[in-house]
Amino acid sequence: MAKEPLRVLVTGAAGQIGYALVPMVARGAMLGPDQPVILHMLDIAPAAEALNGVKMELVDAAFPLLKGVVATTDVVEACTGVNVAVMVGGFPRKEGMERKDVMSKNVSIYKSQASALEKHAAPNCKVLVVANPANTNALILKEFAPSIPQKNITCLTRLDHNRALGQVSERLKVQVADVKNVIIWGNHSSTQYPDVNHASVKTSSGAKPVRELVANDEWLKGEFITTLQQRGAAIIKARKFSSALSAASSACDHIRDWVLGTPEVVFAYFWVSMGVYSDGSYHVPAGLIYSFPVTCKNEEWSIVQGLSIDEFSRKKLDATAQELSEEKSLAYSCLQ
Ligand SMILES: NC(=O)c1ccc[n+]([C@@H]2O[C@H](COP(=O)([O-])OP(=O)(O)OC[C@H]3O[C@@H](n4cnc5c(N)ncnc54)[C@H](O)[C@@H]3O)[C@@H](O)[C@H]2O)c1
Ligand SMILES: O=C(O)C[C@H](O)C(=O)O
Repeated sequence: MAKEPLRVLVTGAAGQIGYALVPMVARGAMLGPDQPVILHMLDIAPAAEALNGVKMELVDAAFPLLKGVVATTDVVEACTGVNVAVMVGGFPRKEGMERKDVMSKNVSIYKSQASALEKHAAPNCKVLVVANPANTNALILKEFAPSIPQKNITCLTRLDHNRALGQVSERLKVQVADVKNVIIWGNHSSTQYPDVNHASVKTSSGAKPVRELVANDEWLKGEFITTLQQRGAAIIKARKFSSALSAASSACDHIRDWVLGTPEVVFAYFWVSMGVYSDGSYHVPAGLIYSFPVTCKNEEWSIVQGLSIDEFSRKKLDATAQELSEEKSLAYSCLQ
């Protein structure tokens, strides 16, 4: 029997990521090839004409899974009945700006959209915040939507995770699909800690640790980390816009794995990175939205427990937590 359509909200849908993301959702890349969808697209009044153009293109593309499109500048109409909310709308970072510069513009947007989601979204709506500062926007959304379960509010660090897989694959000249279990810890910012201590590569003679195959600690502790920490800025420098196709694709990966589950591997783990509400695991302060390694089953994520953290990693985990605590204070001061 055909499945009932699920409603997917994309805010900022007339923007760059929105334009890359909505066709992916309509093709089944987010919720699966047999899951019909109704797209809810929100943007602000100055972008209404462009938003309508996106709607026209969605109709023209004749996606079989797409059962309806709501294109609106009304936040209540946009949020009504949505099962998944991908929060892309906001003020983007421009060349030379740090995330903190866009904080005050974005926290007020996330505060008001939190209330609309809380009142009008479907029960158990899953929320993914993409707009920067992503972790802190998600935290603000959580604080101002207290009736949405905190486990349902997440932020995107899957792009960083996928970038780490890409860097390892390029370095070792192996298929990206054969690399697994990198971790992004912390903030989606230049303090994030990409960690390969538990990562492996599938080879003809079994799984081998990335650290052993790379055999170059200087690169792993230096250039590998800084390349990832600066990748978003490098793309802005090259394109004059922030990453869009990779962000959209990673947003689909994030929701797909959350809803449909991460692969189950006998006697082993297969995890992904998600920005989730910290419960104090790995001595990360509770109450931050922090990127952890997670597995997903039955539409719920769980933080992978018991991984060893060496001294080098400990400092990196603490530094990015410290930045998030500072962002949290700054966000609250912007709200006063
Ligand atoms: N987490 C990540 O991995 C990641 C990666 C890339 C980009 N980003 C962030 O995603 C965000 C979007 O990037 P983009 O390149 O699509 O930017 P963009 O400027 O092209 O699009 C943003 C859209 O949001 C709309 N908007 C502004 N205020 C809004 C509001 N209150 N409600 C609804 N829509 C609103 C704008 O009109 C615009 O259409 C930025 O904050 C960017 O920094 C995050
Ligand atoms: O928009 C940005 O600041 C960069 C973006 O978050 C990215 O990682 O590509």
